[in-house]
Amino acid sequence: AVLPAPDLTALGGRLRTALTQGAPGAMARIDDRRPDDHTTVHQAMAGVADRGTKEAMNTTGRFRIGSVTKTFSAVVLLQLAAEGRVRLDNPVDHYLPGLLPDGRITVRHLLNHSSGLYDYTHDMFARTVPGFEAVRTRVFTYRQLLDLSLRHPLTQVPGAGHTYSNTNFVVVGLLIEHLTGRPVRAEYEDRIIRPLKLNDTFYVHPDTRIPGRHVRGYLTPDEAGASLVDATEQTASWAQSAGALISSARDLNTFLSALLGGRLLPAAQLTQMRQWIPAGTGQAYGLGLRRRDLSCGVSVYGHTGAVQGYYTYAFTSADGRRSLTALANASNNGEVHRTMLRTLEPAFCGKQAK
Ligand SMILES: CC1(C)S[C@@H]2[C@H](NC(=O)CCCC[C@H](NC(=O)C[NH3+])C(=O)[O-])C(=O)N2[C@H]1C(=O)[O-]
Repeated sequence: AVLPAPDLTALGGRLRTALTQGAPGAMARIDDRRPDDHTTVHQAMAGVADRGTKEAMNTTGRFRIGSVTKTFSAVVLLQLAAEGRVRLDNPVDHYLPGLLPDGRITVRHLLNHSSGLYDYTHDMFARTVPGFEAVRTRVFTYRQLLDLSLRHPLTQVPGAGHTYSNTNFVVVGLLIEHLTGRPVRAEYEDRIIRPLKLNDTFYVHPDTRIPGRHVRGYLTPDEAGASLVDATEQTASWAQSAGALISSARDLNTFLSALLGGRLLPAAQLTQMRQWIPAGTGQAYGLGLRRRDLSCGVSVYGHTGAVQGYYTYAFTSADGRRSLTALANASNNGEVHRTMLRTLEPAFCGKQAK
């Protein structure tokens, strides 16, 4: 179905609202491939990319994408499934004996967050800035992150519904490396980044720097009125295959458009990726993929990301012809998060009746 033209006025207004709520900057890029296959690019931006130099926010800079990484990890594992090298409904135990405390946890349970594995970031970031400072230069092994999780019992019976946990995609990273004998970076590069020419997309873990021109990210402390913390440089080792990729608005739009357009996975695996379990009002989770149902009846597919200093919103239409990536260089700020989620409607529903 042809979507209505994006409402760029409303979109720009949402970005400016995010600034009034504490984000130093915000931006959005829409790639819209029309029926004649001509692609129109729309861009909107507000505020600054760097509070020090006052460099204006821009839509070309690279940034940390947080859990949008999970969609990349899911694509790699689903490509391995298409190659017959892993079966989604096999227990993880079948591939990594004894790793997990419950033999009922399957590969699918990891990918749709229904395993019950406790999310170690709840402890790690209970106090936002001290938690971040304690890990920002640390390098963890997957095993160390999993051990942090296994200090807690499962939060539910495996398969009993969606309970989001970063731990699931740490185990996905372990599984990818076990199945291929290669680091996840090599798999991202060979299976996604190079084929799609994502020249702004990098997995540099454990390096703390964002390569080339990038947006600086600012973490909001828990204490009201406290100064923002520049969180741009970090190993992101607490996240790795659950959240350590770096990318750009253009590359995420290219990635999601290729994914939903059927250019990254065979139809059978894309169908598996879109097997939804409920994940809140108007939301569902597939395999490393979020679905959000908008008020105009359009559903969009992609992922959100929250990593210190960066909120990312990357979604595409059912056929992959219209993609939006929006970014605020802020985090730990619920008002900014809710405002940035409201960029989806102008982008995909167009002008709304007032
Ligand atoms: C489910 C989410 C929102 S959280 C999950 C993952 N990000 C994290 O788990 C990091 C959480 C701490 C980040 C930090 N917050 C605190 O420290 C709060 N004490 C901040 O805001 O910078 C990601 O990305 N996902 C988002 C997703 O998938 O949308």
